[in-house]
Amino acid sequence: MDSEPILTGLYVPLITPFTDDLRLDRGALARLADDALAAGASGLVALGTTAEAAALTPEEKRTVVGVCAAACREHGAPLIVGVGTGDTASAIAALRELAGTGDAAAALVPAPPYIRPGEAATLAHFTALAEQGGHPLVVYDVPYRTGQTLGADTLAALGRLPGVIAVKHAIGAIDATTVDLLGRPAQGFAVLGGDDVVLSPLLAAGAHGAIAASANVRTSDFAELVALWRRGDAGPARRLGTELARLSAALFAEPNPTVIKGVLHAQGRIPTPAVRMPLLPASAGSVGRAAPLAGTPARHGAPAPC
Ligand SMILES: O=C(O)C1=N[C@H](C(=O)O)C[C@H](O)C1
Repeated sequence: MDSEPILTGLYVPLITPFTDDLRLDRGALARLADDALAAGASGLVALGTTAEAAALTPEEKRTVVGVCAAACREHGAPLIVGVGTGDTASAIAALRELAGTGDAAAALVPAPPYIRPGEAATLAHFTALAEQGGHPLVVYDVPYRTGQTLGADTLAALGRLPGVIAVKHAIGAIDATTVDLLGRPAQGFAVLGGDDVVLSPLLAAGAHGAIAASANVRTSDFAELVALWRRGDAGPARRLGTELARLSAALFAEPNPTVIKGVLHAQGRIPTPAVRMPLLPASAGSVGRAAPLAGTPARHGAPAPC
């Protein structure tokens, strides 16, 4: 009998809110974490690309994980933590450190960015992480960020590794690899959509859930989209999916998470739209086009200052 994957549903990779002088705003982060889980997210992702993890200090990263872990404990929800390093030994060390905290249900790990080690070496890398990291893994397959493409056979082999519980599928499209991946699911292994604009068709094709930055806004609608496709309610799922794809396209009009932060700020949910360099804040035009599609946040009722 097939075992149900551990990670299903919607996981929200939270943005990292900053103050006017670009310090981490812990209180705003705690509110976002609570809001997302209260709105129906299955769990959270800390330190994703959406969190500007590369621009956070080690101490800030620990704070972000601590805040998200506290919210997840409160709601009985799983936390996934991004672990991105360029080499295998550092990744194993980071995974062991994370395992020691007991904070996360899984670590989200991309292929070593920029190195392009090849598919066999990438499989060897994840095999070493699974065997020596002491922590459940979600493989983050995002070739347009890492430079490393993974074919269907490599993905299937990754899915069979003990300790690899999911892949975040973010290859920029739905293609033959996607069809193959979803056509031969390993037991207990989840395929989570990671390209927001094509999330709905990926769920229609059988994905188990999503890690979607767009769900920082309209979280309950994204959770509903996943639920509709999971129970095969195709008509309403298609309509909602089309609407949310327009939102995602607007939110990704400029580098993630700049527009999302602009919208959250316009909604009064974070104190500033500030991002850290090398990102620059999104233009008023992009924020202005995305904001109406993002609606009004349930918790705050109407846009208001934080
Ligand atoms: O941080 C994440 O996790 C995500 N990042 C992607 C990106 O920035 O490219 C988008 C995806 O929705 C989730």
